[in-house]
Amino acid sequence: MSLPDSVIETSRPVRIENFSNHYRIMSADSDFRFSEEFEELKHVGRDQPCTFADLPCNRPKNRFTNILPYDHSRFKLQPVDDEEGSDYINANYVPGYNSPREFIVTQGPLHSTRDDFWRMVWESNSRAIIMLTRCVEKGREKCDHYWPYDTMPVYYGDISVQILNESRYPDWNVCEFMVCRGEQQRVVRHFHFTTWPDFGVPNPPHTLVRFVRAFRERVPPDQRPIVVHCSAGVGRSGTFICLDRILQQILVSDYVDIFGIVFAMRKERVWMVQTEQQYICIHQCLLAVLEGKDLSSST
Ligand SMILES: CCc1ccc(NS(=O)(=O)O)cc1
Repeated sequence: MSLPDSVIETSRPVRIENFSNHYRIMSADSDFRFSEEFEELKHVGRDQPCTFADLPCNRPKNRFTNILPYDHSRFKLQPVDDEEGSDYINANYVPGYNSPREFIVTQGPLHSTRDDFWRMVWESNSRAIIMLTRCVEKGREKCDHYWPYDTMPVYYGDISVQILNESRYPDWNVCEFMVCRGEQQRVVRHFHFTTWPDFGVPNPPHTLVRFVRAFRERVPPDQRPIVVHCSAGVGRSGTFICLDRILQQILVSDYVDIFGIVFAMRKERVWMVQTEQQYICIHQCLLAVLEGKDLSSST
């Protein structure tokens, strides 16, 4: 039987100066205490309704039938005339270090929802997209290729996207898009991590630290919301956001609360940080940073 969120604790802060010892205790006996702690998060948020996601007109817009956005935190597109479901996209606002709605977390667009995805980017005034999956992994489609293959502009609904430039690195690519709607035009940056296996962790884990730093070198804390997606928009997306938060928090605080961050994210979107391995990876990334490994992005 799951306890209501009000009964279980919602945070477990750890003093940064004790973090190395904390990791040693949690990982002992084959990660026994990490397993216990991650299990405490299992039911967080799960009592919240997803009625709009479940409407017959919206069901085809969900990549996975069991990954649905909670009504209370879902991103609403501007409705189109009286078209039922035209405000729906599988996406939720998720808190970050800088704002309670710093991120919009979404599934990898389907071919049939990629126009909605660009509408969300435009209508939210987002200037950065974080992509944490490849389009195809092990022969399975994980995400539509929702941006142009070359420098010719492509229309997605009434929004045009054109690649301005692209920088390629061993584990990620950074693109700048010119995005236009009517007479307005904006530059949107696309940060694509290309070596993170689904349900797994980056290898080595601290590659993710370098990616977060490469992102933050180009996107300041006041530029929000930031669109983040993987394939389902829960495991890898939640892991990325949690690491982004703690890398900012440790600059100004004596404590870090990974449990509390994941708890708060799961109140807004299901399964954020999906696997125990991802939960442990966040701790390993922080350990690497605190041990002073040179983790600059160098990009
Ligand atoms: C079962 C649905 C599902 C598929 C893929 C993922 N992984 S991901 O959220 O990291 O893309 C999570 C859940």
